[in-house]
Amino acid sequence: MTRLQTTELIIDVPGRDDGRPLSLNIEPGQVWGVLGPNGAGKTTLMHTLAGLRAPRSGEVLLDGQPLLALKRRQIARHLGLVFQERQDGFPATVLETALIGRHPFLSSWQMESADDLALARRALTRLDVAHLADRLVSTLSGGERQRVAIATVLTQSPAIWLADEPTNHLDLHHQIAVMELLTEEAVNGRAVFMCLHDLNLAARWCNHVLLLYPDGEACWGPAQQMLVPEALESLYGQRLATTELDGAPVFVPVR
Ligand SMILES: Nc1ncnc2c1ncn2[C@@H]1O[C@H](COP(=O)(O)OP(=O)(O)OP(=O)(O)O)[C@@H](O)[C@H]1O
Repeated sequence: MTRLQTTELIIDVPGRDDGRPLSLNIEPGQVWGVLGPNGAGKTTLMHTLAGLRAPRSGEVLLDGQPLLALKRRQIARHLGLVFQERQDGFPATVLETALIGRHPFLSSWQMESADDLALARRALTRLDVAHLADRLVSTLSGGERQRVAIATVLTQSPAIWLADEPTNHLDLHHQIAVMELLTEEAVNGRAVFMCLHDLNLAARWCNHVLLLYPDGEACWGPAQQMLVPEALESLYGQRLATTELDGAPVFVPVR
């Protein structure tokens, strides 16, 4: 079982004081929602957890080993990242893009196997983009491109999902489908750590929450303890009305 931990982690947000050090344990079966206003440092945290950006201080540990001491390929065998923004550097089809998820498991110049191809096709079907397999990704709509990005990480099949606003660009049906998929991954023993701007998606699907404030202050814990109106109102500087539906809180902004 793969775990991601941070010990006294300070992410490096330019020009910001250190704030509260993050000591997180991201465990199999957990679905984390990271909430905070624009500029609070959510993407910076995701990139730091993925080892793409050095922390200001503290450490990220993958199964007890410092992330920065591991090779990219080793990291990519355990940890997948759905980026908030992506540039398609060279022309590739949807299927070729999904197959990139298998690269951490292939040696240089090794071709993808029939099993790899089956995994990619299954992931495209799961994300409802199988019919686009032969299309160039540069021709896709924003939501289709987002679903291909998630299908690529599903093809990678990581023990730890880092997802930066995975529901970006998605219509309501596909937002729910992606939240269901990520929950299913957690039920199957994976860990999910995602940034969200939608409080109600977090309230319904996340069992752990990290609140990140623009000054570096932070608090985290079980979702029921974190998703309380006073904390969220101060996080966003926005008054909220709260009700409950099917056992989960529902938050509505008040004008
Ligand atoms: N290379 C950089 N140089 C200067 N400032 C940067 C750089 N990268 C990020 N920042 C700043 O760091 C802060 C945190 O950015 P980050 O993208 O992590 O925020 P976020 O919480 O993901 O925001 P959003 O909700 O808008 O996606 C922002 O104020 C951003 O402008």
